[in-house]
Amino acid sequence: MVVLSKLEHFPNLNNHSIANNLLYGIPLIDLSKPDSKQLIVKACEDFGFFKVINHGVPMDFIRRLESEAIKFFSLPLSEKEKAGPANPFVYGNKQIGQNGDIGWVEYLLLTTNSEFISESFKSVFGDNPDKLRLALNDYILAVRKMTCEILELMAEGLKIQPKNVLSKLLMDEQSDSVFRLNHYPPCPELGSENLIGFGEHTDPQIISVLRSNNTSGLQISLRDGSWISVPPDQDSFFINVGDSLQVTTMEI
Ligand SMILES: C=C1C[C@]23C[C@@]1(O)CC[C@H]2[C@@]12CC[C@H](O)[C@@](C)(C(=O)O1)[C@H]2[C@@H]3C(=O)O
Ligand SMILES: O=C(O)CCC(=O)C(=O)O
Ligand SMILES: [Fe+2]
Repeated sequence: MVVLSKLEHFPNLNNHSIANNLLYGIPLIDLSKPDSKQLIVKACEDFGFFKVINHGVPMDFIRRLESEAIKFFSLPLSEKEKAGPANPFVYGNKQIGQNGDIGWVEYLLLTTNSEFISESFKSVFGDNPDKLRLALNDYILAVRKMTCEILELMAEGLKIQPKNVLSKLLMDEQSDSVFRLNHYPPCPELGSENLIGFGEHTDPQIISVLRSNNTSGLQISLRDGSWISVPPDQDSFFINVGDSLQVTTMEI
């Protein structure tokens, strides 16, 4: 999935776009603004994807997780494999999901239920509270808070009562939400063979919250079937509408 983002991929960048909260054609939501609920609903309907700024997740948590993640993925394969193979949780390498999908990616897949986080990590890191585990806990809790806020704005914008109808699914003890930490290693030059990091798919959840370092590669498909690159922004989050939200809010 790592492709160069070229400016001609973003023909919508003009004053009109910025005035309409579109940046490179991608809706931009400022969570600190009072009109964000209406803009979120419009972005979901028109694009199924938007970028979030003023999200309230401390930058320190973001940087700390990124630096601990880099350390984890730099470990020898034999160490990382102690946390694998992903079945479906914890460490996975190239095998994505349980249907035989393959990608040029290694990852950690965790449930966000805190008990499970510690359980999965105990098997890998022993009983010592290590830095990656602490960084993950701080990050996941802060991102969950932001996600609940977005889900509540969404419910309000859609005029669905009560406003926690979606966010309570995330707060539930038994929530099946997952956290995925993807690392795309450098790709060998293999002639014309096209290695994809994480192939084309839709997300089955209500929403997915994405963040990346400053590397381009993520692409989204528009209504007309064309694909555009999402310009990376390490300080923001990107929200993707999942199949569950799309289906449950569909107008019949
Ligand atoms: C190839 C796949 C991995 C995935 C299940 C799927 O068949 C298509 C969606 C993928 C995804 C994306 C969001 C989450 O990261 C995930 C855990 C999920 O529920 O759907 C992954 C799945 C996975 O890694 O198993
Ligand atoms: O790693 C990425 O940029 C995208 C991963 C993704 O689409 C997912 O985990 O659902
Ligand atoms: Fe996805």
